[in-house]
Amino acid sequence: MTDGLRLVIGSDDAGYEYKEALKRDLEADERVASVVDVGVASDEHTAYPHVGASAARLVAAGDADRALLVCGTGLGVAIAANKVPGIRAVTAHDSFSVERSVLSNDAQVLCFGQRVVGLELARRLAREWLGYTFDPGSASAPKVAAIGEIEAGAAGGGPAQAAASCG
Ligand SMILES: O=C[C@H](O)[C@H](O)COP(=O)(O)O
Repeated sequence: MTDGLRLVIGSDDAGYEYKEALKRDLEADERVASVVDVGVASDEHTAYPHVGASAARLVAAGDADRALLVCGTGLGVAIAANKVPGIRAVTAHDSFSVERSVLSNDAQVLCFGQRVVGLELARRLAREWLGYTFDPGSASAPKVAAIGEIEAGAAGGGPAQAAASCG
């Protein structure tokens, strides 16, 4: 990533305060090229599945590199984002999991729960998250590819053939 990360940020109303704080941090970070806010606005009450899917679609379409999502728990937005083909979304509230979400899982979407994690920890985790880049030559790459094969198999209605290639 030479030109900076193109990010999407979003939340439901239960994650709005953290979304706004994290957006300010991301916009001020020199590693970030752009931040697209898919909502909610302060007077908006869009439910988490719609926000999660909207953000994930931008990533899946190649219009953004990653998304950072917030809801009450970080669970609902992750579940919704993961329904978008090609998206690997995780909820993580600790440093090691955030690291591995990128380095092991090549997850493009990180989700926080405003009712779960303190704001300062969430801000720190977001800063750390920006510093990780998945290595497509790593031993983790075939496992991530297997996730895609499972998804493709499910979409085709047939059995996935991923197990044999997943060490
Ligand atoms: O996962 C869902 C989120 O935590 C959401 O913000 C709250 O959902 P609820 O109102 O259905 O509990």
